[in-house]
Amino acid sequence: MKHEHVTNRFNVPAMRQRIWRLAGAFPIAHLNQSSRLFSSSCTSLLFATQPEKRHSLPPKSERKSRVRRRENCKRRSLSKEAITVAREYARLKALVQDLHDPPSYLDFHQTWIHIHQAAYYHVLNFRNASGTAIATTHGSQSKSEAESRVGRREDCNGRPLSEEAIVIAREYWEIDTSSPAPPGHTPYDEGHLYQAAYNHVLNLTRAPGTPIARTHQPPIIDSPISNADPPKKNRTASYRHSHDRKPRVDPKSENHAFWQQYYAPKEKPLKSKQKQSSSGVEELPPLNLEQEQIVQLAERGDNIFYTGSAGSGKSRVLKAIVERLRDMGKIVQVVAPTGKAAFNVHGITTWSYVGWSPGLTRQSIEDLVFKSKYSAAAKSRIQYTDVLIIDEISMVENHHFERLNTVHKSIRNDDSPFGGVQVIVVGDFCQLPPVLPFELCYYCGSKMDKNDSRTERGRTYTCVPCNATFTDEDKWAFRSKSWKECNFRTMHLTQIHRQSDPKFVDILQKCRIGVHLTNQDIDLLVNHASNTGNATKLFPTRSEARSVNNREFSKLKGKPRVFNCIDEFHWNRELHPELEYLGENNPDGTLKALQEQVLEPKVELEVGMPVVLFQNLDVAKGLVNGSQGVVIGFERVSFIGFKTNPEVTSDPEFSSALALAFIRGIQDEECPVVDFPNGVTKRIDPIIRIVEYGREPPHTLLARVQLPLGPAWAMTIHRSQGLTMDGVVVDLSKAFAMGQTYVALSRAKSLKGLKVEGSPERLRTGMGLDQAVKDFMDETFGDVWTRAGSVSGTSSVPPQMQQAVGRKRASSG
Ligand SMILES: Nc1ncnc2c1ncn2[C@@H]1O[C@H](COP(=O)(O)OP(=O)(O)OP(=O)(O)O)[C@@H](O)[C@H]1O
Repeated sequence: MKHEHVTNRFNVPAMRQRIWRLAGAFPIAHLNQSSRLFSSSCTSLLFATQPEKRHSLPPKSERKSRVRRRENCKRRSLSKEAITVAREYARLKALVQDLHDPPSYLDFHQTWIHIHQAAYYHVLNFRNASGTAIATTHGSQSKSEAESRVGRREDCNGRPLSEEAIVIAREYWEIDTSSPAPPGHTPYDEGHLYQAAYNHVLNLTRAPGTPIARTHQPPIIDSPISNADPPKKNRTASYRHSHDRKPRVDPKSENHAFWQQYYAPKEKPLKSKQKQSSSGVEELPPLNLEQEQIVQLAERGDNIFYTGSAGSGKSRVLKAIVERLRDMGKIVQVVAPTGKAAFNVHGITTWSYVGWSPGLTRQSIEDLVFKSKYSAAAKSRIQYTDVLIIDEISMVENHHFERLNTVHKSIRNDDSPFGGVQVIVVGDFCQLPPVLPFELCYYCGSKMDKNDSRTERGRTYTCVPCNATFTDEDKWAFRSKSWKECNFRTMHLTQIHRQSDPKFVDILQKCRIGVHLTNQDIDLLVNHASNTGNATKLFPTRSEARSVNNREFSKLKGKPRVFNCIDEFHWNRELHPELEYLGENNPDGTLKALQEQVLEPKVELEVGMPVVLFQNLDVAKGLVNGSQGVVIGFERVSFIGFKTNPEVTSDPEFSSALALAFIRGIQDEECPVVDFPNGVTKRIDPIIRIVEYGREPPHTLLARVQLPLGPAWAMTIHRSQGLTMDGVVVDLSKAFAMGQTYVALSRAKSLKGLKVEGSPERLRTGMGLDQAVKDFMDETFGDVWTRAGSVSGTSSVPPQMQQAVGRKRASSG
């Protein structure tokens, strides 16, 4: 059988049949490799499935000649790696052609992994390759980083990944390259990857890094395959979207079951907001009418603000919008102000999206825009985005919304709102407000003066250099100029899905719109039968959560390991003489200026202890600020290849030196290994939080190195926003922010899963609702928002309550 012969004839079905027959005739010992090789050959013919693309592939002689000339189609020189891959590919093909001389297994396996990796690196464009170099440093990128890129659907330059690239990346993960004998690997995965690598090597696709030329579909196999090893059974759950490729099979054919098995989803641990069908695929509930309307508006390309009570399905709608718009071929980016919120909707934080780290906002807007332009990933991400979805908009501060708008306009060179990107904002302004509003001035980046003597419009914030003053009421995104510019179409969801008990929903709605609870309401909340055995406790303040955690910790019997932080003051005395005060210490040696740091001065850990993460380690995998897990052991940290994840700083060596000093100082140089409920087990290494001071670089730096962990018997209400919890114990005695009562109570799915502790007085008065939010909601939705909150179509807001809202509004002027 000569390959050219078949290629010329292009009788692919006949060829396939022949290959499978031959595979079936082979001794079983050779079957695995042979069938894969056959399939590879078969797949290589599959550009016949897209005949129009056939012409873009140069003849074999031309391809060979390119390798000899060591240059690609653009006359750029091919890397050594590229040449090797091309030759290996050719060798594999030659082997396939000679059925009587099957390759030694080892040989084959080496080549196989090599090519796979090349394809994989191409897919994620690890080396910023513009067509020539293939990454030679295999393993230089962590899998989690790769997964996160695929999750974000972008390559290392922030350019969108093609569907094909995403599929290839996922196929690569499916293949267990560590196994010496890979029985059952899907032959088409391999053929597919080989070709991707090969095309890349010779730059046949002329792709500047992203799209891969062809979409090789698994073929319809119409000959018996009973002798062949079954392909790998499981696929990832996320694989099953309408736009994902599925085998084109005749359901009546006897191979139908075979392919079904091939594409059956893999069991995946449940995420907080997922439901799982018996097949293991994330099964989202169907949209109701009001939800569908929002999705349709999004399809029309409008800028949209949609909102609704907690549990009305805002996140559900968001996922539907993402899927529909991506199906339309649009590049959709989902962002949220916190890592936890971003994870819930498979997005990234607003900070990462534009290439900033939170510590770096001490810079003027011009400097920040420059930073985004300087970051190739952030720049092209912004350039390519068609639709930007911002979740948890209530926590996005006025100035941050402005910053996002400005950076889009500048990078896209387009003065229309967000540089012409379609903007969809989601969230509930009756829930949590922005944390620490107006910390830093939008214009110059300096720290703003906070005036605590409250005026009628709340606290004031002043930037002295810019002579700009803002009040508490201005903190919301809807008070920004950019909000007006966006000219949003607005929608309010009215039906609640998280809870089904109308009485409980009524109480929650009262909390939402700032109406005082009656004695009966409070009695029901405090004195109902509940089942909250091991439930997490939610507190308004960090100190309350900390004290419960300390108490529970003291009950443990084992010997804890202690991790003390390292604080460092790196003072640029010449440029910033006025900053000397930042070097003041506490009695325990920690820096006073880092008192509010989220990283604890001292972390004590024991095996079996529940812990919470304080840092977004890997949003795609769900290792985000607020993720909870259990310590299962301690593992030595190797200095070889040790990488920490410092915040971006002008002085990276400073960060690495500190991280290493920390590790050298801990017991046995071991860090904790944590098991997370989503199935991920990870050693948690120290991180570095750096704050830069002083306008001009080199900056004065304040840094803390510590494990991003703390005990998890209790958490703050802020951390719980967006979660649906089976059991929750709430103590609101010290509630300080509007929306805390509502957010805390509405995490529970039912009264049975809710226990209220502490003073019920706070429940009576609640925290009310910010007047600016009330006015905004009235202006935008009339009385719809006060009447919303029905369970299964029944209005759940009794008339007396609606009157109460009316009265309150009247009295507040
Ligand atoms: N149309 C629907 N039918 C049935 N269940 C639904 C529907 N829409 C959403 N849900 C379910 O209701 C629950 C709450 O949905 P979701 O998390 O999307 O609400 P949310 O408005 O984003 O809440 P929060 O404001 O607290 O973040 C989820 O379990 C979700 O699966």
